[in-house]
Amino acid sequence: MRKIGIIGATGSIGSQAIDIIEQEKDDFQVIFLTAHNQLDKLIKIGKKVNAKHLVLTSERHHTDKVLTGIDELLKVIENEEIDIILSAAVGFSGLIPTYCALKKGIDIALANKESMVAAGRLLNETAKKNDAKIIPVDSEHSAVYQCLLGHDTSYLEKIILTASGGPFRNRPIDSFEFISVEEALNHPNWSMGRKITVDSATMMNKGLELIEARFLFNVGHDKLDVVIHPESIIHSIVAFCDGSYLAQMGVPDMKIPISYAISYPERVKLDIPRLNFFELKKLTFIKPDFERYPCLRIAMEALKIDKNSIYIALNAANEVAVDAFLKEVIKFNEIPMIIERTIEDFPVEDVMDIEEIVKMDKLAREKSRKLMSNII
Ligand SMILES: NC(=O)C1=CN([C@@H]2O[C@H](COP(=O)(O)OP(=O)(O)OC[C@H]3O[C@@H](n4cnc5c(N)ncnc54)[C@H](OP(=O)(O)O)[C@@H]3O)[C@@H](O)[C@H]2O)C=CC1
Ligand SMILES: CC(=O)[C@@H](O)[C@H](O)COP(=O)(O)O
Ligand SMILES: [Mn+2]
Repeated sequence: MRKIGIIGATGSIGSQAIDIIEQEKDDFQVIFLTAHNQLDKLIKIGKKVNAKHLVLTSERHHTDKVLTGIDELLKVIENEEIDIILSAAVGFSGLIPTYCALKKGIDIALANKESMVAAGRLLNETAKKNDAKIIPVDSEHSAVYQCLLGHDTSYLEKIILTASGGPFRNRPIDSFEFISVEEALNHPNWSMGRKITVDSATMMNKGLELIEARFLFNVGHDKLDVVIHPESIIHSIVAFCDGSYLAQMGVPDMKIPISYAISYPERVKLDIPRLNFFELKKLTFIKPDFERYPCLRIAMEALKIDKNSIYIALNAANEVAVDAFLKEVIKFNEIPMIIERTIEDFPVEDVMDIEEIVKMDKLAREKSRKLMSNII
């Protein structure tokens, strides 16, 4: 019986994890579930999986039906015996509880890529010091993790992340300023939360994933690459020094990497479609174009600097800009402009202290909000 907690249980990743746990109820005991605002949904899923604690992390709600506030969540993490936590809140908000869990030696199934982007070195060090594992949930990183198992990474030549290219792969670039929220939320292959879906459309999602891979697999920018693979069947590829390539494949369904991460090293039997190679016919691969995807270029440039103040600024500015786009305050093509200008002249340093990381994130958000008020 594995004792599990889920941060962000009401979201796209969280809900799919709940389905897996319901199917495998003899193997999991749910210690806690969190939501930020969706109280009714939290209570409903809490009953489904018989969760011991329910926490609503937003401070805006006052209810005695569940625990409220981040401090209550941290108390549960501190006081309960927990084997693994699925970190699946969206954005930088996932960092503090993920860090506290690692400090206690709890394994993390990591969906919340933003925490690895902002604090990869700190999270890795904390995991190592406390003998905790970080198992990726992100489909590409789960693919790489599976391909690297049993291999000596000194022979690793490249990690190649695959990208769908999003909904605007073929759209004329001069029409990007007219992209609507609805169009940006129409991902060709994956059904996901709103923030990551916009990130996929700008390809900042792949930029964040490159930085996530940099820390999960301890590789520099020279060993990281991206290829657009519109079918999303190959979830990523690793290349070894003898010219051998390993790839992980499957239908685009997040239940595969979620179940893998929370059950590792075991596997769950999933009732989802299998690949039919005769129907697939062909898999295609395209080089990403930086004019179409400036966010990917910005992230690749940040990787060359490799200081986490820049990663923090990139992530914070992206969160601010995507939120503004979703609220129809800025245009789609203004997202990269805000990110690039936030990073410009930002302090370049490695920040290892958690409070300093939080301060840096605030500073970057203030800067990007100011830049935004200048353009609207
Ligand atoms: N969806 C996917 O297929 C994939 C997602 N990921 C990553 O997983 C993470 C979650 O994504 P996804 O499930 O799509 O997101 P969703 O928007 O669907 O869900 C987000 C979850 O986080 C909670 N939440 C929102 N804001 C906060 C906050 N400020 N503090 C704490 N919790 C908060 C939400 O609560 P409430 O419902 O109450 O608002 C919800 O439970 C992201 O980091 C994303 O990049 C990675 C790969 C694939
Ligand atoms: C399912 C998953 O892991 C997402 O992060 C996915 O990668 C999004 O698709 P893109 O390749 O379009 O970013
Ligand atoms: Mn991904």
